[in-house]
Amino acid sequence: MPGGACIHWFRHGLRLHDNPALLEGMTLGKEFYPVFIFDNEVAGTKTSGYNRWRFLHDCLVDLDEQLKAAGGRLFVFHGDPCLIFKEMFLEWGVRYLTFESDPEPIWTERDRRVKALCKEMKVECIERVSHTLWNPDIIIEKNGGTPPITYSMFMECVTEIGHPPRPMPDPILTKVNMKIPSDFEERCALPSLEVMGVNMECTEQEKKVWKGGETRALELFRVRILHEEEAFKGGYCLPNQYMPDLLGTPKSLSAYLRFGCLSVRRFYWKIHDTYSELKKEVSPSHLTAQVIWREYFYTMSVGNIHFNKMKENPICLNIEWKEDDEKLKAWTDGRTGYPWIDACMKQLKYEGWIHQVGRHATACFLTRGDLWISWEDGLQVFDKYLLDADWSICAGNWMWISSSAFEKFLQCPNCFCPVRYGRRMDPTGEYVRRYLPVLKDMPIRYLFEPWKAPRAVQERAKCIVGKDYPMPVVEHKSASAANHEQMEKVVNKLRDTGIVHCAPSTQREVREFVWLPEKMAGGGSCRADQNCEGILGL
Ligand SMILES: Cc1cc2nc3c(=O)[nH]c(=O)nc-3n(C[C@H](O)[C@H](O)[C@H](O)COP(=O)(O)OP(=O)(O)OC[C@H]3O[C@@H](n4cnc5c(N)ncnc54)[C@H](O)[C@@H]3O)c2cc1C
Repeated sequence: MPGGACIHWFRHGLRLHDNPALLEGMTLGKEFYPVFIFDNEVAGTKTSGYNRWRFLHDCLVDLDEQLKAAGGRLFVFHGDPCLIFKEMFLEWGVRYLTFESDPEPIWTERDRRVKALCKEMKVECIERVSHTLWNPDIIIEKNGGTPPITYSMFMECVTEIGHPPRPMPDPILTKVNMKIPSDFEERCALPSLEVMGVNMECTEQEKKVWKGGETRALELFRVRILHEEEAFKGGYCLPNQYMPDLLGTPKSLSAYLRFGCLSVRRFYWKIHDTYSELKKEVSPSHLTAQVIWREYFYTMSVGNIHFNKMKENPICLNIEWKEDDEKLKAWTDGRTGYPWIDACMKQLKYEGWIHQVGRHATACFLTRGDLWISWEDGLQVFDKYLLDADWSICAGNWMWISSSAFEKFLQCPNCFCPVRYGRRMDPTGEYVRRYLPVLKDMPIRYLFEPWKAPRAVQERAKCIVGKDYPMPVVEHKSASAANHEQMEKVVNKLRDTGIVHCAPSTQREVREFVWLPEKMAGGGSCRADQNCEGILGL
């Protein structure tokens, strides 16, 4: 084994499995030091609310426990990575620094500075791509030097590249020399959230629905694969999408993928292999269509530091959104008067997660659907509360939903009706009642539009609209009609200026992105080539 020590720097990629940079680092150097640095920004902590902080803290506890079981530990520092490394390179006699590549442009400057320091101090810097399926730079190269502006162009590039690499083997920790210097027994331990000054935003957050960390990720992953297998046996795929389960135990892995507690390559390959083993045939690519959207947004944001903004963002349309702090606050706090929207916003704040259909409904309502408020305002709220909030993925989805980018010639001017969409997704009303207990006795007939309930019904339900629960902030029909007109103007202006808009290629792609099942719960069917009149429309 070569001389000198190796530091592995965890940022995202908070896992031991399928972590190429970590694996390489463990075979280099005489001693191995796993390090995490709180620098006020790492892993999105700059904008994070309580739930995501707690999730990150779980991830670090889990890593620390796994390393301790093998005689090592996680060394946690606070401050500027360059200053910390400058000191630790000398103190620990470091010759190698390994880390997983962070694809988003907001991390480029931090990494550039650290790489320059390594060069200056003659430390070999080893960076490996594993947060994404493919190396975004290679996709961009394939596309002639710029990110593929449409999803179909993106698909062409990755099809040409071929399948992503298979996952790496698990590390054998007992073979790694993880020294704990005696003066570090007390130093660099992971502080509690309270010590770091991170506190709950509301008492409902006491109930912890999501536990972070690699161990939990792998447990849930096993459950998820069984779920996928059941779907394949039943003749369908993408079960989280086609059978939206708003109330069941968490089956989503997005927060684990976001922090890298679960390898995206393991996710991708396990789904394809499960299908091939079961069906004895080559698996179709759309089995993992959703993670490809993840790749797409990461790739689109490469080199675009303004990806999360409207102005100066070359791929985003400049739309004249309204400023309305009162309505924005009503939306944020789940007080719009539309129970389906409000229940979703409460779940977001309490638990840090909402299903894609809820994200879609709330994002559409805030922007082109009802309130005509900028997607940037919505993004800030999601970015604070979502466990899986990713700088590029969240912004990409917001631009898409608000028709600011990625949409086929803005040909989706119809919006989701907050009443009908709610009824379809929550036919028993259990979801709305769970997150809005004030409506627990409201009969199902009025649950999604309680202002229509006669006074006597409201009294029996102990919920007077306007007093115990708000009146709607806007009247959906007229608001969406006015917004429809506004959007027409945007389209016309676009035609005049001739801007080529980023666009998904087909209706099917649009529907897949929006996760509209073929057969909607509660009747009515949506075919790929149809507009989904059941819930769309004015
Ligand atoms: C306004 C809005 C904001 C969103 N912000 C985020 C975000 O910050 N981070 C995030 O991971 N997802 C985001 N999504 C996408 C999507 O809602 C979640 O990824 C999904 O709900 C996760 O559920 P799942 O793990 O069951 O997905 P699955 O069906 O299991 O999909 C597997 C994985 O693919 C990725 N994925 C799925 N859908 C999308 C999508 N539309 N775009 C990009 N990646 C996707 C996720 O990593 C997900 O875990 C957003 C959607 C909307 C409408």
